[in-house]
Amino acid sequence: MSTRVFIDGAVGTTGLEIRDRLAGRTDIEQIILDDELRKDAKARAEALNAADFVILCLPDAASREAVSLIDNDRTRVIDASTAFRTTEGWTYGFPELEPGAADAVASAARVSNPGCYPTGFLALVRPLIRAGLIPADWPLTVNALSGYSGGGKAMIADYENGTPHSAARAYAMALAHKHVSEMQKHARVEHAPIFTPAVVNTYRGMLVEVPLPLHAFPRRPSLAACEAALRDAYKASPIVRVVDGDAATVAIEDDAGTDRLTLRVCGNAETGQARLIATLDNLGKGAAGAAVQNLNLMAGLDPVAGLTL
Ligand SMILES: NC(=O)C1=CN([C@@H]2O[C@H](COP(=O)(O)OP(=O)(O)OC[C@H]3O[C@@H](n4cnc5c(N)ncnc54)[C@H](OP(=O)(O)O)[C@@H]3O)[C@@H](O)[C@H]2O)C=CC1
Ligand SMILES: CC(=O)N[C@@H](CCC(=O)OP(=O)(O)O)C(=O)O
Repeated sequence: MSTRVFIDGAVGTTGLEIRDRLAGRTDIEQIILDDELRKDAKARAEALNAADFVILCLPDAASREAVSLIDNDRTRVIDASTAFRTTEGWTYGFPELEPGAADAVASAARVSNPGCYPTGFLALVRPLIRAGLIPADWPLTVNALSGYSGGGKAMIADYENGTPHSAARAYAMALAHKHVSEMQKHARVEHAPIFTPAVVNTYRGMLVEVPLPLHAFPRRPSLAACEAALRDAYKASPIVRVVDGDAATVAIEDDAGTDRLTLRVCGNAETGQARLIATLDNLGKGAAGAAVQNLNLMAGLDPVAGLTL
């Protein structure tokens, strides 16, 4: 018998990407609402309760509403929004992040998908913090670039309205972006990271960078030690890959159009200054790819079915 899946928000940017990834799969049956019913609370409630799994691709408030409409204890939820990423009782849907995390996701009833930027940041720093190479009380900085599809339908419409747009635009200037608490909590660090995102004039893709003065840390780890810790952390993953840090340049497009997450430890081995760099697709491992990966795990299906690696 196939698994019944309802995507709430199925015609949004993330929802459509998930639909594409699930299309044609014989192990999944999708519940699809007609366009005139897709925001109808009664029709949504019926679909939410008929599904084995629901994937919420909605603004935060609509996600909270959707969860409140589920009145059975069988339907399991994957939420792509920011609503539940730091909420007790929800499992953080990043199977590679901690030992045992994949098992926790596989058995969870409520899974919150990581944010797109936190996916890159956490993948880079969490294994190094866990290994004691980065002190947990270090004030971290994360600089990041995103394609404009990261802002959903509204930002896409803005960028594609025929008027000129800047090549790159820094935002979140007040250092209070919604991803900061998620990054701090799941990295398990004492201080909120300084997060400096910018949106660039390309549809999809992300480049997330954490600069580190390794020479100032108590253990003075080498670049090689950091790379080895990352390689060890992700050695079993078909999705998160660690590549050599000797590239002359790294592009935001490197993993666009895929569900991969690529990590590099670049920098200057003599001075002990490092640039940890992650590339991913905000709509891939940053959203839809992560949701499909979590669905596969939760439903006991082929772990990489529907993913582009
Ligand atoms: N874009 C990205 O790269 C990422 C997005 N996310 C998260 O995923 C979620 C969805 O984002 P995204 O796809 O970009 O957003 P979009 O704005 O592209 O899509 C959201 C969809 O939800 C629909 N919607 C809004 N309110 C309701 C409601 N009450 N009932 C039913 N449907 C509703 C919208 O309808 P309508 O079409 O009528 O506007 C739209 O189709 C957000 O929480 C976002 O934070 C997470 C990671 C990355
Ligand atoms: C370019 C851009 O605007 N990106 C969005 C982040 C993407 C998003 O809203 O998704 P999640 O929070 O669910 O990851 C932002 O900075 O708010």
